[in-house]
Parts: sequence; C-alpha cells; structure tokens
Amino acid sequence: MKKLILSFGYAFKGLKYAFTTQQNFRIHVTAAIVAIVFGWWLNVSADEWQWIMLCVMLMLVTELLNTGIETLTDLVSPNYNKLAGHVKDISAAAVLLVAFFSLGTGAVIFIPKIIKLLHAA
Ligand SMILES: Nc1ncnc2c1ncn2[C@@H]1O[C@H](COP(=O)(O)OP(=O)(O)OP(=O)(O)O)[C@@H](O)[C@H]1O
Repeated sequence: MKKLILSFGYAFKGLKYAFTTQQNFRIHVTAAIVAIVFGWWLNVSADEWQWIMLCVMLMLVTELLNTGIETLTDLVSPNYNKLAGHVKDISAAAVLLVAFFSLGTGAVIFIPKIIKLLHAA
C-alpha cells in the first residue's frame, strides 16, 4: 500500500515538473480549461463530452511523453547528434498530430453551436 501511495507521489511530481518547466504543457492545460468552459457554456451532449475529454487527455499525455523523451534525449545526448535531433522531431510530430486532431474535433463540435447561437441572437 505504501509503495502504491509513493508511486502516486512520483507521478504527481512528474506532473508538477512538466507544469513548472514546460510552457507548452501550460498552454495545453489552458486550452483544456477553455474547451471545458466552452463545452459547459454551449451545453454539449454526453457523446461530445467524451470526444472533448479524449482530445484533452491525448493532448496532455502526448505532451508529457514528449517532455520525457526530450529530457531523456538531453541526458544521453547533450551535444549535437543527428539521431537525437530525429528523436526530438518525431516526438514533437506526435504532439502536432494530436493537436490537429483536437482542433478538428473542436471545430466539428463547437463551430455549428456557435453559428446557431449567432443566428439566434
Ligand atoms: N542534441 C541534439 N542534437 C541534434 N538536434 C537537436 C538536439 N537537441 C535539439 N535538437 C533539434 O532542435 C529542436 C528543438 O529542440 P529542443 O530541445 O529545444 O526542443 P523543443 O521542442 O524546443 O523543447 P522545449 O519544449 O523544451 O522548448 C529538436 O526538435 C531537434 O530538431
């Protein structure tokens, strides 16, 4: 039990490290809060909430993995190395793909609701 509590502590330490050192992670957390506020304001359905939460979690998880990979790359290859560059670029590409997916999902869910709201005004 003590081991389990300790592992939770380490995980929260990782979250704190990412939040305090990574500007991109803070941007993703802000975007997640904005999406949740918009979802609440525009009264999205349960299905739409699931898509929004999937995007939020995918964004945060890939950013955390990207931070871990970048940190490990800096540890094993502090000097310029072509392969180290590829590792970082590929890791950043994963975040980019999730960002495109999240933007697309957000557009599909929110744009029609905003247009409807503007027409009703
Ligand atoms: N050791 C290295 N060897 C070769 N290229 C590197 C190396 N470190 C970084 N690069 C190149 O520079 C780019 C930016 O690296 P950097 O570590 O600044 O990542 P970043 O995405 O800006 O991270 P951060 O979120 O910390 O700002 C990498 O994607 C890679 O192309």
